[in-house]
Amino acid sequence: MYELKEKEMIFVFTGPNGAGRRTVAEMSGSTLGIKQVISYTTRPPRANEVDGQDYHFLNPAQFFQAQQSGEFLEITEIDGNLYGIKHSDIEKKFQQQKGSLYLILNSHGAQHLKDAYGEHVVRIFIYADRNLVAKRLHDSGFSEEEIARQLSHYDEEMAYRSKCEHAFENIDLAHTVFDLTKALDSYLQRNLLELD
Ligand SMILES: Nc1ncnc2c1ncn2[C@@H]1O[C@H](COP(=O)(O)OP(=O)(O)OP(=O)(O)O)[C@@H](O)[C@H]1O
Ligand SMILES: Nc1nc2c(ncn2[C@@H]2O[C@H](COP(=O)(O)O)[C@@H](O)[C@H]2O)c(=O)[nH]1
Repeated sequence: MYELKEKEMIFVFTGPNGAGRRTVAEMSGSTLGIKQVISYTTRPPRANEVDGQDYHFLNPAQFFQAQQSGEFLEITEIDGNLYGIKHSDIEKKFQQQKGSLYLILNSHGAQHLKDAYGEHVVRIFIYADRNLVAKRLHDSGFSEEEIARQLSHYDEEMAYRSKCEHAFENIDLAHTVFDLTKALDSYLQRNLLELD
């Protein structure tokens, strides 16, 4: 496992699918210069997804081989698909980008990272009510069947909110990004000050 340096921080975005985690993480991340570590998955790519950008898409044999070689820091299975993050990608990202990185994970992954890296991990819970999430998924072009599948995890993911260091209800996008950027920046500033 990569050993984090004293000031290195991992921001984990979690919350229900479709609440806007990716959107707000990318917006605040680009303002603050924080980059994402991309997961690996056996889920087939969706129409608009790009390999290496949204996920690294692997077939089950490739995933299993990487798993057997001990390459994954964390693995989870969701509705028959495997997802994981590699130790080496965390290490590489910290080499390229000093100080901090972010991940977008379900609650299982968020808890795993917290258990592994303790104080270095800040969990950011992004949520919206079920109807709003359903509307956003619908507007994104998902089929009714796929929306129902994603919403079947809604309650379980929402129950993780109280464990997270921060929670933002994502109704108005500009508002959420403003509040989130302020919260992330406070960790980065604190680390800069502590270095003085
Ligand atoms: N505050 C907002 N108001 C309106 N639409 C939003 C808002 N935040 C995000 N969206 C839209 O909602 C949809 C889902 O957002 P996003 O993909 O970021 O969610 P997510 O939680 O990362 O889910 P997933 O893991 O399924 O991608 C996108 O079409 C995005 O543009
Ligand atoms: N625990 C982990 N969760 C992950 C990882 N990569 C993505 N995710 C989360 O899985 C669900 C489903 O994603 P989808 O793209 O198939 O809709 C969602 O909550 C992701 O954030 C991972 O490596 N570990």
